[in-house]
Amino acid sequence: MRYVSTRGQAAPRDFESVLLAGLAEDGGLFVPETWPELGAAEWRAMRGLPYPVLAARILALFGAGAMPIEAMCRDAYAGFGHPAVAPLVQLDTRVFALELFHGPTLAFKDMALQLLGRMFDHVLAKRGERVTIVGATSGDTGSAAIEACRDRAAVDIVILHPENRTSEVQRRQMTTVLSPNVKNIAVRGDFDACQDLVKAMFNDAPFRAEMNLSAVNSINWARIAAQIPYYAAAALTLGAPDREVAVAVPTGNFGNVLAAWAARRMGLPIARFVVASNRNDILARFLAANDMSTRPVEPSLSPSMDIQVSSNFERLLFELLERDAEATAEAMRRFRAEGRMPVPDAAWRRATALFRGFALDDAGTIAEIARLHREAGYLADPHTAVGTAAARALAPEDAAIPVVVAATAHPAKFPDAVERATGLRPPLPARLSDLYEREERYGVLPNDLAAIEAAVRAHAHRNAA
Ligand SMILES: Cc1ncc(COP(=O)(O)O)c(C=O)c1O
Ligand SMILES: N[C@@H](CCOP(=O)(O)O)C(=O)O
Repeated sequence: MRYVSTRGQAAPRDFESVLLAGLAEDGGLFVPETWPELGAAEWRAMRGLPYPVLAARILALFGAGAMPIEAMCRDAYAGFGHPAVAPLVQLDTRVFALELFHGPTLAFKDMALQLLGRMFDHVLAKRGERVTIVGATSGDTGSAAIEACRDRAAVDIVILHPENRTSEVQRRQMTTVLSPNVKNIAVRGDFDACQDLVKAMFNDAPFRAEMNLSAVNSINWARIAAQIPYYAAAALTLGAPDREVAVAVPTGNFGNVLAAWAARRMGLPIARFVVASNRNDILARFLAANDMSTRPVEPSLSPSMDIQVSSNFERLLFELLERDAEATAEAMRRFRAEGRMPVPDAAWRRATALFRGFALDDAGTIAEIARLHREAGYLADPHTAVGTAAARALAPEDAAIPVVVAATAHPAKFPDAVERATGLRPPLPARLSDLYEREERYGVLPNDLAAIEAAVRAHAHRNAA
């Protein structure tokens, strides 16, 4: 399996090189040169497999089979707090929560990052290399990446988070990890600024080479690949490939919903993708009226989705433009320059044939958390609640099609919102019960590339010494 860049100017790579490269050298994102597809009989044969085995089989189709992938998957998911790893919980007659938050940091990011940490170790040891990982987080990727990479011999990791724009639990989960290879920086800006800084570091070729940069955000294809298996597991459990399903995904950087789309591309009958946003509704506006134009990022009760520039949309755009890399690069160039992406009508119609957009404000989010608790006895975090509200609003007309909602975070990560809605304050698991007493360590820097690069360099040099 080889990977090509959405902007067409980077040399094709294999899975392991893509894992280490993160972003392509032309600024594009790596995608499979061809999509692996399975027939109905092959999917049926995967029903009932333990999650790590299913994950390994799917990842092998994307080129991860050169690693001991099944052993890595077994190891990565062994510490999850639920024997099914990603259990399906029925909320009403047709809506199911796919709980992706049973990993160590209580959000769906663990599903991929617990595996990526092990992949980095394996590939770096084989090559005798060391990398500096730079990542941007609106709250959850940061802690999951830190947990996956802390104390790993060949990895230094620097995570940028937007100052004062994560929940306190999210911030503490990152900043209380005092391992020498971990550095946290609060950036005076929003998540889009953090993500821009990360991409700017990758696009600074001398710096990228000097630091041997690598990525843990979903710009890294390996992240997306490792998120496909849970959609396959859910669809198979609900009757695929002999029954259609739909998915509703709380969306920010578009990685999670893109992974669901990839599962369809591999042959699973996913009839509809509901893209659920908070008041940062650029994707909903795009899907409703082909209006992909940025507005200032506004803080919300679902801070991990406070994003306007959804990195992975570029991967979908590449497909919507029938893999025209030049057109993709030009659309991305104009989006960056003008804050508005010109998407040809035919491409937009291809998107709307499968995707529906939905946006919910904070009052609606609180009402949905309360409703879920009242009607289903279910405690949902604010991101998941945006997803369940979207599922109810935009489920396919055919009531026989079940809707899988990605339950992306544990309610205890957002106790204030959950308490406001239900009167209940979900406790953190025992292993995190002293989180508020632990020492925090992080720097605060302006939204300035030179300052961030200097901090990354100092961190990497200190650890290499
Ligand atoms: C809890 C939670 N829900 C939803 C999202 C949005 O997911 P994605 O960025 O893959 O669209 C995020 C952040 O990525 C998140 O942390
Ligand atoms: N919501 C994310 C933002 C980064 O998304 P990623 O999937 O590209 O890592 C977060 O919690 O950090």
